[in-house]
Amino acid sequence: MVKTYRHESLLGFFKGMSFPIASIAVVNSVLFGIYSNTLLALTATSHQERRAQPPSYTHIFIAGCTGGFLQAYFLAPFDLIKVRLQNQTEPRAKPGSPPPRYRGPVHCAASIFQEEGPRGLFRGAWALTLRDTPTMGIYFITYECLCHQSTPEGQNPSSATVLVAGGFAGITSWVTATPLDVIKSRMQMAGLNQRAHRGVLDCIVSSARQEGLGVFFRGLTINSARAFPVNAVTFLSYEYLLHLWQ
Ligand SMILES: C[N+](C)(C)CCCC[C@H](N)C(=O)O
Repeated sequence: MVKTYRHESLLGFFKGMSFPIASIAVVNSVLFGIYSNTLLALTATSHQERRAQPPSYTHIFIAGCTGGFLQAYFLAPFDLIKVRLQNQTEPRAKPGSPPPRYRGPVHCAASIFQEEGPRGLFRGAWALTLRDTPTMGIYFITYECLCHQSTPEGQNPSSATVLVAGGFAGITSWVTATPLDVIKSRMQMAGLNQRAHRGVLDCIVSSARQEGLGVFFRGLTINSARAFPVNAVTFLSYEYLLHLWQ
């Protein structure tokens, strides 16, 4: 944090922010929409009915994994652009210094498209899918399990329960997702300033050889600290909006 602040001032912390904001609504509606509809297909109960007849954890896991798998393809190009912009660490526009490689998210998307082709925008998508498919299953299982445990039979969970369960769901899923998150980001940077990897497995093996097993836990603390408030609010909005509209 100190280094980022010194080199890039407060603005450095907001690098690559516009794309995640634009994409989060789309990505979350795909995720929660597919999760909810898969549960509907598996259990034939609507969101409201599920309080009285809770689905099995296997069904919740399958629905979460399905949502995670499909949202990854919507997330991939936005996530790639975020990672490329965040890794651009030159100080902002000093007179005389060369312009940064990417001038902003749109320029970044256009340059990747031109230099690496349309498939370039999906660089790292496979690692992202591997990261998100099982860990989104874990995400929803943790949430439903914590809500179920702290809510009397047949009732809706309170807002406080939803916030805490959502927060912990974020933390458990990020803890389990971090190793593949590291790999995913490395694959997304490949082709730019890092050597290209032959695939996910090659990236895992060479990262572990060169930097030791600790490499798979990079960013774990900051990811978890971020995950609690973000996912507490995400689940509260989800429950609140469904309650409002049903
Ligand atoms: C599955 N994985 C751990 C990657 C993400 C789970 C939480 C997703 C949420 N939009 C967030 O940004 O925290």
